[in-house]
Amino acid sequence: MTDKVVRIATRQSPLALWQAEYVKAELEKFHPGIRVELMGFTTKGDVLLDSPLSKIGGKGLFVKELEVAMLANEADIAVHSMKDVPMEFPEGLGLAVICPREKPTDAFVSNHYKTVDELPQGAVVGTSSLRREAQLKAARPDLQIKTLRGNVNTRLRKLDEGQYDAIILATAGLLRLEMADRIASEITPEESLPAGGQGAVGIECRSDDATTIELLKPLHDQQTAYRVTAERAMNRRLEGGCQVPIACYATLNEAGDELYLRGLVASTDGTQVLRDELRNSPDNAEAMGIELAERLLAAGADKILADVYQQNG
Ligand SMILES: NCc1[nH]cc(CCC(=O)O)c1CC(=O)O
Repeated sequence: MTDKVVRIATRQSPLALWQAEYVKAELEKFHPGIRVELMGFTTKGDVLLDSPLSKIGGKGLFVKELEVAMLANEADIAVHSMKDVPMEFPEGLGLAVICPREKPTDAFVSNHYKTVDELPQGAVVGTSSLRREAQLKAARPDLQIKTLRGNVNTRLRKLDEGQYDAIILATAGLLRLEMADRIASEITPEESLPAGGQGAVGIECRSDDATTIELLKPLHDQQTAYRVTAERAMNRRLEGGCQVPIACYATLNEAGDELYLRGLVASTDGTQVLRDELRNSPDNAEAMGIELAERLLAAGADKILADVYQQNG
């Protein structure tokens, strides 16, 4: 039993609320009697819904307001999709735990077609992720990629209105919102390598809040942490987030003693795609991410990314 109140700062999109409610339920499960409150915030990323993410740029578009609240002691924790969390945390805040990962893949969503291969010549596909765009264009240069923003429900509505032949969304988001029936097919990591951290939920809190950190401990999943650590280390070394055509994905073997990390850097038009991979002990997760990034940079990723950053101002 504990009389501690944990205040969760959360965005108010259905997916953000699902994640906050999930953490609330887990905390209540592990600590009977605990009080957990949700506090809703609106972030810059929620307001600027019509601009392509790559243009409004700025890392941490979805997390800054939540961090301000925690630093002001108006909230205790923030629950994030690890894909959207910047590599560096503000002074005084840090990632306390990483929860078990949902499926990390991208999902192909369409009312008429089952797979990317089935799409007719010149079909219109909705996504605002340069990572997804680059990999789609590499496989199918004929496809037209059209911007798609908004929360999951908005994106599905735009598909249903006929603005797109298909859209690409994270499988994890659809599963969490109980919309598995909208997934026409899951795109394999070979076809579209996921974004670092995709499908994983992390919890941020004040670094000196020992009470909260202790309460969060049972929510941690070390296997997910190894995988996401390697992925984020690669992203950090490449200075990329969700808004550049960088993909990385790590898996652990069954014995849990070998981490397999794959990375990709592409030009947005998909004409250049660099891939590399590494296998090593999960204890070296961080070093693996850095090494893979350096190998990609040496193979020409530095030039590709410089061009992308220039295009996006
Ligand atoms: N960029 C927005 C975002 N951040 C996390 C998810 C999905 C859930 C997750 O990856 O945990 C999504 C939506 C999407 O990419 O379709």
